[in-house]
Amino acid sequence: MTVQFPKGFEWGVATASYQIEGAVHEGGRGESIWDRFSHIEGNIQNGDTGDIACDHYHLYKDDVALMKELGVKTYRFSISWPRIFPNGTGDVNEEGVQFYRNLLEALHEAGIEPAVTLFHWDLPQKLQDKGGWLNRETADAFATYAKTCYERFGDLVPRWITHNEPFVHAFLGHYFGEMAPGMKDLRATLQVSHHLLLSHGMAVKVHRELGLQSEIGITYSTSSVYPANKHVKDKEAAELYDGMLNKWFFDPVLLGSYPEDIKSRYEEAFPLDFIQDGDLDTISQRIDFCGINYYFRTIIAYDNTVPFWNGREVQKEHAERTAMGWEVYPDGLRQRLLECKERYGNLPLYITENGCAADDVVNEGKVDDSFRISYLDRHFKAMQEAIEQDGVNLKGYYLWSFLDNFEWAYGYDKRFGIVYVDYETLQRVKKDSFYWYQQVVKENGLPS
Ligand SMILES: OC[C@@H]1[C@@H](O)[C@H](O)[C@@H](O)c2nc(CNc3ccccc3)cn21
Repeated sequence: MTVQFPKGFEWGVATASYQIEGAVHEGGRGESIWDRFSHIEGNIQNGDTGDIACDHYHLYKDDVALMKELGVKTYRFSISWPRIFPNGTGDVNEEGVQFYRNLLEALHEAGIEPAVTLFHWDLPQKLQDKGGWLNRETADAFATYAKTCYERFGDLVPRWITHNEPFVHAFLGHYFGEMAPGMKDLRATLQVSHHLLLSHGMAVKVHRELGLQSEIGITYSTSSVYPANKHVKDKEAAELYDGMLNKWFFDPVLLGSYPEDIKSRYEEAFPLDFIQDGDLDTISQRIDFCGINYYFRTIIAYDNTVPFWNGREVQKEHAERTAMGWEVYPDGLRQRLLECKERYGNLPLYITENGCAADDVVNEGKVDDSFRISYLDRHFKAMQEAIEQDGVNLKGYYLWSFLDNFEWAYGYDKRFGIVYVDYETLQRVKKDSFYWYQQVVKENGLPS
């Protein structure tokens, strides 16, 4: 008995501009905060940068041909804001527009439907120089950038995603400091997260005003959060951590308010005076779907040395882990999908990222990545249970990632692709998981 998905379930693959394009000084592109951050010594493993990456900017036609061979219905990628507006605002860079029109036309020719992410962290440096997302005017600039993209590409884009993972950009970029722009300030982080959500709402509003037929949503990093054990303190800490990680970003968009438990703790330390009247109405504009990026679960133990959410992540001993050290926990995906349905209603969901890093090697032109196949197989079974047994309105899946690519602070050591990239030659090598996923797409299900 195979594991079958509903008719019309959309199978896809995903990438992001800074992670695959390269050509950072070509085609009129302006500097992004990731160009600046990756060139600061010590920020990226091995001193890697996205200067060349997979050179997708020059090799996109070959990559689209590989996607066509794979047989996917849809492809999620992001537009590099500084390719469209080199200075963040002002004059449009026509070469940048042309690159994405060429890519979109190649996808159309190949019968692959694009899902375009407007912001996957590569903010124009010129905007960062004016405060970046700390500056409320960046939200206005984002709305103008979004409107320009709708106008220039809307005829070829059926699905828009405003932001990729506001939690990660806000917290890892402005509190933990391990991502661009490398700040370490919680109040700034909350201001950034608010302006990211505000810009999302502004971009949705413009999309509706243009009367576009396409659909629009947002993509969240998310994890199912579990208490380390049954003590009430651990349960409370897990609740607060879930508030910090999930509810703080999902609730404003889907419920029109911030979660009170964590909000009141933040307000004990500083006023959230960057939240202005009407902002939550803008943020909670109706959206057509919600994107879920799931990779692992999170286990939280009470720790009162951690401010605000009083909890720290703990690792399950002897757990199976990916090359990122992330626990393989497919049930957490089913759990998180059910939580979303129960808290937010049954709006359409897409898994906009899921996959794993593995220590892939090429051997006689092949890559045996059976670990990745096993990871994906188990997560697909969890998805199918969520649909068939929990009634979750899951419409599709984007595998992270199509290509091995620049894995942010980890550089090129961490390989997530179903296509191997030799960074010396830029040659692409289809991994075993490519052929396995090709069969899943063809059969719309798994051999049991
Ligand atoms: O690390 C793999 C990918 C990365 O390459 C993508 O650009 C990014 O969208 C991405 N997000 C996650 C998940 N991050 C996450 C962080 C904290 C809690 C839950 C998820 C993994 N990935």
